[in-house]
Amino acid sequence: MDDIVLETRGLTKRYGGVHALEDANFILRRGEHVAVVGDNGAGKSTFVRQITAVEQKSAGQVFFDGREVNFEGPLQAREAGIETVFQTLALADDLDVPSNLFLGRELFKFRLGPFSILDRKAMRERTLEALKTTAVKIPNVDNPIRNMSGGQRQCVSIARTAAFASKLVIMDEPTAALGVQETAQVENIIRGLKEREVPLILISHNLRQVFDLVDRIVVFRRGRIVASLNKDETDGNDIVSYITGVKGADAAA
Ligand SMILES: Nc1ncnc2c1ncn2[C@@H]1O[C@H](COP(=O)(O)OP(=O)(O)OP(=O)(O)O)[C@@H](O)[C@H]1O
Repeated sequence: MDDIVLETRGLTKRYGGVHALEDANFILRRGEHVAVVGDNGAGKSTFVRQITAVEQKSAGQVFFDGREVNFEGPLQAREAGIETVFQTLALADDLDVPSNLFLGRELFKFRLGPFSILDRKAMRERTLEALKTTAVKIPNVDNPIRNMSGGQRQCVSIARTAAFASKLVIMDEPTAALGVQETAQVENIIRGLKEREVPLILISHNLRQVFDLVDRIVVFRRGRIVASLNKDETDGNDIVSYITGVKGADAAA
């Protein structure tokens, strides 16, 4: 039990009559990188949203860092040490990169009741450090996020996640909208997390990426976990069979 970072027991989410997630039993161990795969609508994002309390689960239990948790919302999950990158980017358009990195956890020079002075210099320095360790290249961090490409925005979002990662990182399709170079950057950030032994749940449709990056692959089909396989004991055809429910399905199909 000691090396378990996250466990879900019987995690279930229903939207009216839609059984989006049924009885998910899942374990993530320290330092482990796990991919969550499955067809569109299989329940992957729903699973993550229940863990991070973006929504409230219909049934089941979540254990994190050695205790049962019932987060009231995503902020509580983040405070507990779960950092998440979602498909829809949560960045403030009018702010520059440091302000976005430190959004909600600003550094202050001085703070007394309603009076406070932000420590912009320290935030800028820490941002440059974070971007350096995560190998993300942003031409000018002082520009508002609004002027950046989708890929650069995604990299800022991921750098933020990686820079503050403490206990668990969750990425939902982090490279879905990225070009080749930006995808490679994000994959390097993920490798960096592995070296630092930060556990990861990676939702991805890209099986090449999954086999490159993770230790274990968990397959969802129609709201249920149908397989949990060590990467070295499976292959693309096997995973596609679990995803589709068709035995002998071809990975190239
Ligand atoms: N807010 C909601 N209200 C009603 N149904 C929903 C809601 N969110 C998700 N669903 C349904 O729950 C099921 C699982 O959706 P979910 O988004 O978790 O799938 P997914 O595996 O993440 O898919 P994708 O790969 O397309 O992102 C789908 O049938 C979806 O239509």
